[in-house]
Amino acid sequence: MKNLLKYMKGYVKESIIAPLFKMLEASFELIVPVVTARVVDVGIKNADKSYIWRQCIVLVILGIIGLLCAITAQYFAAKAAFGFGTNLRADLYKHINSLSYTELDTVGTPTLVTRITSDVNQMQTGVNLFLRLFLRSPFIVIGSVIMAMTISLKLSVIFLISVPMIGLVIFLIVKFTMPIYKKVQNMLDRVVLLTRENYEGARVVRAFRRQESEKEEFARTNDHLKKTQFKAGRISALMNPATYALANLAIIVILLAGGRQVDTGNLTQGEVIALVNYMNQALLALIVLANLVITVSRAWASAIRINEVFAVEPSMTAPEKRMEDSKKCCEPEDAVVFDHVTFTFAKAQAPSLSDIHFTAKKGQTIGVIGGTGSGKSTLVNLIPRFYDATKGRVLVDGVLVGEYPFEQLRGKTGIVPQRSVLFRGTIRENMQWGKADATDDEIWKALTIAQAADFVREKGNGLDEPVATRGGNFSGGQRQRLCIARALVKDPKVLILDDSSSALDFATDAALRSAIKKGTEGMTTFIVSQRAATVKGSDLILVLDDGKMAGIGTHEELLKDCEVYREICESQFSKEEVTGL
Ligand SMILES: Nc1ncnc2c1ncn2[C@@H]1O[C@H](COP(=O)(O)OP(=O)(O)OP(=O)(O)O)[C@@H](O)[C@H]1O
Repeated sequence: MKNLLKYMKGYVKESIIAPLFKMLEASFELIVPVVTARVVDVGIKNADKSYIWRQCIVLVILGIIGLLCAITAQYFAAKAAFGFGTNLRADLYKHINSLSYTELDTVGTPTLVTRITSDVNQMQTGVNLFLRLFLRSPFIVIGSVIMAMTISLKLSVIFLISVPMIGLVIFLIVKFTMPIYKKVQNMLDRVVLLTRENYEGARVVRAFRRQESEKEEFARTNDHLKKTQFKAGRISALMNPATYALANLAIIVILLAGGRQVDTGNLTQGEVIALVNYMNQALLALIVLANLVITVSRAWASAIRINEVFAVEPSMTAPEKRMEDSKKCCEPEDAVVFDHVTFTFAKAQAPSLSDIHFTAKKGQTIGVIGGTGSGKSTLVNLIPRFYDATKGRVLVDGVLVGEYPFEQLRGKTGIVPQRSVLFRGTIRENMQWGKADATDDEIWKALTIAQAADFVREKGNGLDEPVATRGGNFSGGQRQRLCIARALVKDPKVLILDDSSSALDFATDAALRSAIKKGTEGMTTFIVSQRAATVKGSDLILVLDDGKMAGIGTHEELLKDCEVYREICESQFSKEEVTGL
């Protein structure tokens, strides 16, 4: 298990000062009943007003010093806990970012979100409370018993019996509630998953009039969460009545036995009051200790969940050092080579790609066509190394993709994914994702090639036009074109358009392809599409069928030799069009 304590590094001083000051505060608290006893036994008994005033001032001073100690402890504990939380969150974020798609697919994004937010917060709260209370509470409990012993050894027996009994009740309650709290944390994962799916797919949910059923499903899950929390709450709710009943019983015994001792002159009235106060202090400290145990146990459960994420090793590593051009092993004209590549998703029964073999030359346009689920996206995802081939080799610019540092490889490749993703900000900010120092001229050039310049101009603010979250203020086709422009801004050697013109009309799609061909000299372009019209002008067309290469060649060659391709064309064009194409 990864040692999460290392995230306390840099906060050692705070982690020592906080509990020490809490101990100081506790020490002052333990003196209070003794002073109160003196007020009763000396001040009130002798009707000595000035003595009472002096003792009251002592009580106020004790209170102020205690308060200052508590504030100091609180400050340092919070500083250490927040520092710990920040370090842990940053490292977890970095680790999650180092994971490949394979691990992300397996672990699942919603649970990662809960772990980096709720679980880290839980741990932060645990550390905060632990630093403040792990010494203070036991110190007060033991201190109260010892102080009771110094007052009356006989009556301290009541403490020695009742305090462990209260402790036992608290222990049992914690024991039964802890597993339920662990369940609650897992249920929170499910609530996050549902919320996320619903909000991300809000339009689809509404379009399919699924609001009611989605609401019901959410309400069911939420209700389940509530019931589980109630269950834990009901058991926890026993804590105060049960412990207070025991403590009050002990106080009654103290008063009865103490009263007799006062009668016989073995105890003073003030000392009996002090004993009652110590019993209350011990009870409160035990309850606080129980809360500490609950919080720390929950933090522990969160630590286990966080460690599970840290335990997921990235299956892909990449060298740090940039790959020199001299190391290239293929023909200088080879832009992308797939050398008998097979790929199987983690936990999948069958490969999604089998024995894919082709070479894309520099400057060529490669069309990738095939039915839905035939492996088109999977194929192009291997080029920027989102996944690693299970068998065979993928080379970009003459070098195995695994030999590039990720940054260098992804600098060479520009991918426009099937789902257009834009980020909140301005158009310029979105365009500069690919190249941080891209000038306005470079951005406009990319927008022009992507057939996006006109509508950006029409928006009024030009490149400063705001982009809403996920690009919600643009149409589907506009979003696609902005995403294409963003990929073009970084001037990649290999441009991958993964079905990214599906929302465009045929004329815009054709204009886009022609502009890319003219405006990106030397760039190798992969065009993934289910439309034959989109890929037919490509220099080379790969036809995929159920993960296998059903054909490769130009449109004319494939029409002649590849049945799958011919079927696709026939299903999309009229017979005359196919023969005349
Ligand atoms: N993350 C994943 N885990 C497991 N299997 C997957 C994953 N992504 C895709 N697949 C499977 O791999 C196969 C190829 O999927 P891929 O997305 O490459 O198809 P595609 O040709 O791009 O389809 P479409 O045109 O519908 O986008 C499919 O059978 C799909 O179910």
